[in-house]
Amino acid sequence: MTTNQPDTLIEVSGLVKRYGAFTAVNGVSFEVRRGEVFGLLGPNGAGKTTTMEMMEGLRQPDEGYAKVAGYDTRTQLSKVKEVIGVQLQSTSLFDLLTVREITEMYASFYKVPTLPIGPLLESVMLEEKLRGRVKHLSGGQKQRLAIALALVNDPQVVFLDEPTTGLDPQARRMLWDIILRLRDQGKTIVLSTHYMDEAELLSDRICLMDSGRVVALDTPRELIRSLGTESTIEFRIAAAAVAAAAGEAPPSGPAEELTDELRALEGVRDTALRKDSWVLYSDAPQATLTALIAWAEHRALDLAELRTRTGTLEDVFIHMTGRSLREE
Ligand SMILES: Nc1ncnc2c1ncn2[C@@H]1O[C@H](COP(=O)(O)OP(=O)(O)OP(=O)(O)O)[C@@H](O)[C@H]1O
Repeated sequence: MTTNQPDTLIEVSGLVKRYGAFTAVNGVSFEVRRGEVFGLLGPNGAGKTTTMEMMEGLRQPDEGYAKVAGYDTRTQLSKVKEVIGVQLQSTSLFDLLTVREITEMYASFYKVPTLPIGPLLESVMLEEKLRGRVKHLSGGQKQRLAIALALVNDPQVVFLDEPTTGLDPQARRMLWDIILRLRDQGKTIVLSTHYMDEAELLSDRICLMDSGRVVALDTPRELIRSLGTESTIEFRIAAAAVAAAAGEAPPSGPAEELTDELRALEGVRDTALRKDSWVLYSDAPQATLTALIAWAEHRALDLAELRTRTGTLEDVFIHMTGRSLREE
């Protein structure tokens, strides 16, 4: 492994976590480079939080290990704690304390020198709330305070677990700005999210997780490029029309039959069916569109909501797992 390489700050190797008969994390390995935003992206229950907690030393792995700055989280936890900052869920903040009091309390936990409180709170745009009680903060302000508390020991690595879940768009954007600024300052950030827009915007590299495993890991651009297609074409066909088009007794069901035909159209590299929406991944969208329209006419099918767009991380996830990132 490459822990000795200066640009590898975190090494995760063969992590496994079981809860009884259920395996929540099932052999996860990756490296996080110094100074990058490393995104863990996957649907709820993919194992992102459990993986992060093992990286933070908060949960013992059943197999494998995680090392942060060379320190093993199983055996050198006090060293690990000096170099990491962990954003706590805002529900666990002390409501009755003021912003200044809670920040001072967190700073008092550390033996290492901590950051001055004024500039720290300024960096998360909370300087005006210094004397305000935590319980009076909005959801976004609480999340920003949680980030400030994670930064109090000036850590090398900051862990952010779904930092924008439940926030309104403006509060999310403010948090994104803070995260990008931290990266500009040279912090290494491990971020879990189930929002693909957030992962794509913030992450230098993304680890796509599903069912406790890593399904892909690369830069957002390379992940999308790995689809091998520039564009997707989406449309719907009425279910009744699909059944009729497939005839009385289709050999393998109407959807399968149409899939074979759509896959044979010019430029199509792959197809997917999400609920009742068809997705064609195409190298040559213009040729595919022409062929698709001719095919629909020949089949006497109406294509509804026909549109084209460029590939997204959602497409990558569907391509790798056959399932959607979003909850149905
Ligand atoms: N203490 C526990 N006991 C039993 N099962 C658990 C425990 N903690 C987590 N799990 C299960 O392990 C799986 C992975 O959970 P985890 O929280 O790591 O996923 P996640 O990707 O972070 O999802 P979420 O976005 O919901 O937090 C889930 O199915 C969850 O129900």
